[in-house]
Amino acid sequence: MLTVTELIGGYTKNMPVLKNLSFEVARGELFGILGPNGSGKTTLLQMMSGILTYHSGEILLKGKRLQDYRTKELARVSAVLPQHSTQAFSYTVKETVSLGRYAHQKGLLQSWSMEDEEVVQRVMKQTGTTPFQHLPFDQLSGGERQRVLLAQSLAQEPEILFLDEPTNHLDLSYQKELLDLMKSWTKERDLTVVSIFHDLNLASLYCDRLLLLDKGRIQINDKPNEVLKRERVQAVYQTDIENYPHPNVPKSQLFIVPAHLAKEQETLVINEQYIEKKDDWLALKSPIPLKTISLGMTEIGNGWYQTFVNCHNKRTFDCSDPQKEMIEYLSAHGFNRSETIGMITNVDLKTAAVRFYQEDNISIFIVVTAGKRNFHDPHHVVQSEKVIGSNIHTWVFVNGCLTEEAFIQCLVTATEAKVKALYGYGEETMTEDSILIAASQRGTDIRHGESMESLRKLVSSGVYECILLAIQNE
Ligand SMILES: Nc1ncnc2c1ncn2[C@@H]1O[C@H](COP(=O)(O)OP(=O)(O)OP(=O)(O)O)[C@@H](O)[C@H]1O
Repeated sequence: MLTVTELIGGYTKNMPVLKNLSFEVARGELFGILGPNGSGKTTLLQMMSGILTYHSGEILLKGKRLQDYRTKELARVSAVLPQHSTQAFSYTVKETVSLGRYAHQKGLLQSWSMEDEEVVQRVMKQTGTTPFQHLPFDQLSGGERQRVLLAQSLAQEPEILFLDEPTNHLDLSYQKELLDLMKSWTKERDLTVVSIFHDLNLASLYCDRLLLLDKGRIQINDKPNEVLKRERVQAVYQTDIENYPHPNVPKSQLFIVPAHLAKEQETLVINEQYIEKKDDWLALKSPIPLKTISLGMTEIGNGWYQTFVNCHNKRTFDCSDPQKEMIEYLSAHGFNRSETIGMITNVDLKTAAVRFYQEDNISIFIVVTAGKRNFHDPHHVVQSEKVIGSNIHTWVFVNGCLTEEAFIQCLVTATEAKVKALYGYGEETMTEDSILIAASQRGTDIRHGESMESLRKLVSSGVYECILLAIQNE
């Protein structure tokens, strides 16, 4: 659809902004342009849409050189949604949108056809601008104006649409709506969309391909997950970021770390001093939220939690809806629901194994309760009196900064250690067991190599020892 070859250009001959760019955009692609401020994104977009001329190189649109298009012909093929737009005259919203039909009007009188009216009505509906179609454009909010201008571009019925930060003024729901609409038009109508993005996460979610500009040159032109690698983005944008997969779709998402939070890095050692025991519960109350992965009764999965509670089931739980009961229990005992992970055990909490382990600059703190099956399991009530080693809760607190890989490694190692400890205690399914790994995310970086190996050894021997100890206590 669009071919850019050895493009050089800018605002003065001797100082080009764009330095030899070559790339192609296929029909029906949603193509994102990224880059830091001043890297040349708008300049490139303006050259591709015919607004700015260039010094050398070539831009082909549908195989024809851009400069060979006549104005009206170009407007039937491409439309532009600029970053900022002002109107010289005060038009109503509908009049503004109708201007997009100019390139399609025929004859000397440029008469308004049924088709023009239908298109305008349809694009106003699609962009949610119908309700204020009779209002003057300049009385609208920034986000409303943006949607009207998008409607105007769509009314042009272009084959390629150039967008300069289209979500700039839009609230969350309109950002999603606009990009969902663009995506569906690329799929259903073969519309080609070339768009500048400052929001790298939106670009990652919606674009088929991304072109990353750095000081007027192409840093990379590839699939979003390849372009948005942590080291690359850090180098180009000159700032620290972290990247994680989106929870529901296979796309990378990037996170900045605010300076004021990054600085709060006084080392913290989670150990026995943070344990609080009452008759029917045992809690670890951390002074800061800990990054946690958990298979507990509440808050299964990933998150940041400050309080970890293991409560003794004294037959007060009827267990028809254990999760709901747990939540009620936590609230009734003054635990902050959103910061707490809760579990139920049927063992006396005095039997808990609580140990601290350290090697070099890595330390972990382990809490294990090991008991019989919970009372709510109807199939095992009788046998449970004799079964040892079921209903085991294993908590591993790591005083260090773990990567995702290190979390998984801890989880696997702790599970292996548990299986090893239970070897010889008979065949147990362990369906009621739970495990959590929580890390302070301060102090020693545990990514891979030696530090990971030390951590693995500590977790392996610590969990093994604590489970045996808890079983003996019980
Ligand atoms: N009209 C102009 N006259 C002269 N120089 C300009 C003009 N517009 C932009 N520039 C310069 O060209 C360079 C690239 O600007 P451009 O607007 O293309 O960057 P950008 O990547 O879109 O930046 P931003 O993210 O801030 O919108 C900048 O150094 C800028 O100062």
